[in-house]
Amino acid sequence: MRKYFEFDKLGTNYRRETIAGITTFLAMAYILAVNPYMLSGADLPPELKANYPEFGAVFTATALAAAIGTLVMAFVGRLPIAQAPGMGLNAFFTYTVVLTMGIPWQQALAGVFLSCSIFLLLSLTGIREAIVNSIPQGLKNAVSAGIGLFIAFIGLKNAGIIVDNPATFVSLGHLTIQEGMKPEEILAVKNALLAVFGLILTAVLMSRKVNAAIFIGMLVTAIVGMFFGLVNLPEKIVSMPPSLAPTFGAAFQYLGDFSALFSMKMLIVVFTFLFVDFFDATGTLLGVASQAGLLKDGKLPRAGSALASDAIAGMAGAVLGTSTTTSYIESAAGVAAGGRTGFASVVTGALFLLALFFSPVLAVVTPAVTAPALIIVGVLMASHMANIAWSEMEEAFPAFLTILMMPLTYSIASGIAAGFIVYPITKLLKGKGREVHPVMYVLFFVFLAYFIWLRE
Ligand SMILES: Nc1nc2[nH]cnc2c(=O)[nH]1
Repeated sequence: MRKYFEFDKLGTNYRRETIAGITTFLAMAYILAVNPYMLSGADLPPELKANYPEFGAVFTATALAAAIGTLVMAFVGRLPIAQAPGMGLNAFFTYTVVLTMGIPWQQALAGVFLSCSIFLLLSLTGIREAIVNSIPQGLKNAVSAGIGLFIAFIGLKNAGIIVDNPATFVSLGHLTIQEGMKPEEILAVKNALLAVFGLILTAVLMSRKVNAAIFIGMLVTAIVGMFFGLVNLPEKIVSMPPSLAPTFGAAFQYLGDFSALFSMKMLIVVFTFLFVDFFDATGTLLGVASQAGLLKDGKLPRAGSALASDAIAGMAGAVLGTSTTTSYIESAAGVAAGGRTGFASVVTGALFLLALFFSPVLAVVTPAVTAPALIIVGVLMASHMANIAWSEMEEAFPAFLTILMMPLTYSIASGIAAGFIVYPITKLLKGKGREVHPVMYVLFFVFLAYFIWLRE
């Protein structure tokens, strides 16, 4: 084991790797609650819930996908990088693909499976580099940043901090109890205040570089919520994992149905899954490996294996019943705690397996408890804005549109589409059309078709 993971070469030991693995697990454990909450449509009106998979099954799928993905990364990629279903793509799955486009969740899972299969092929061939080079850096950063604003917006809305307003579309929710309020309005104010408390607490913990900040933030928010009668106490702590039967293999119901799978709608869905996962994984692997000092001449050793591990995790997750599983930026917490090898991922993966038996604890997860996690992950992703060339208007404008449109249209795909349509136009009109890769011109027409035919 020591030899396989190159402990001596990387100057590490079992103790340090174990602490790193636990740290990364704690930093990402929130996904065990947030992912089933989101994918099962828990924050949608009751009449829409029938369109979504069952909470318990998605919990089991989430924990298993994270465990399998992280163990594959441990043994194939041999990196201290953990995986779990990604925030952002779970929101895209729930709100755009199923809610807005009306695609059945089983077919959406087939889309996840297809996109990850294509990703696997790309990661095993040289096409990978060609794609990375064809998309402008500014747009890649804008997509990550826009997803950050989008999931923060979801958190603010779920918590009742931002509410709808007939005159201005959105406004600040009530944060004080006023005379004449109905009981449900008073409850909404209390929940919004609980979320604000959790948010400030988590932000303070993050700024103090506490590794498990998001996890501790959720835990304390839930306990405070219980104290004020806003959160139910769990009936028990430990139980057997909920059945996977409702979601396992559901993706395959649609894999044989070519007319459903190869529609224009599904093309956009599969492209968006693929695009976001591909660039997210590339960026995360490079970023975390660089922090761990694992790059050689600026390149990731075994990059193909690492990306293949990301793709395989996504395929496994789709079969189990969750949106795209991907490499987590929170792995940086484990690296900060000293993790250097795949053994840290062995520990993280084992903890996800153990978590399978703690599903009753999830009864304490309410929108006020998940909101701080969504908003803080939003901050982490929004940091990509720093890498956009703001002083060049032909670069800044498409990037800005991409970022802004994601929360405003409540759709990652519409944000990507806006940026990819405008980018070739601004570059051409600036006289820099030759700098635009031919692939970008093809995507211009694909996304134009998306707006013309899919926004009916
Ligand atoms: N890189 C990355 N890290 C995450 N942490 C939580 N969600 C994500 C995601 O989608 N991508």
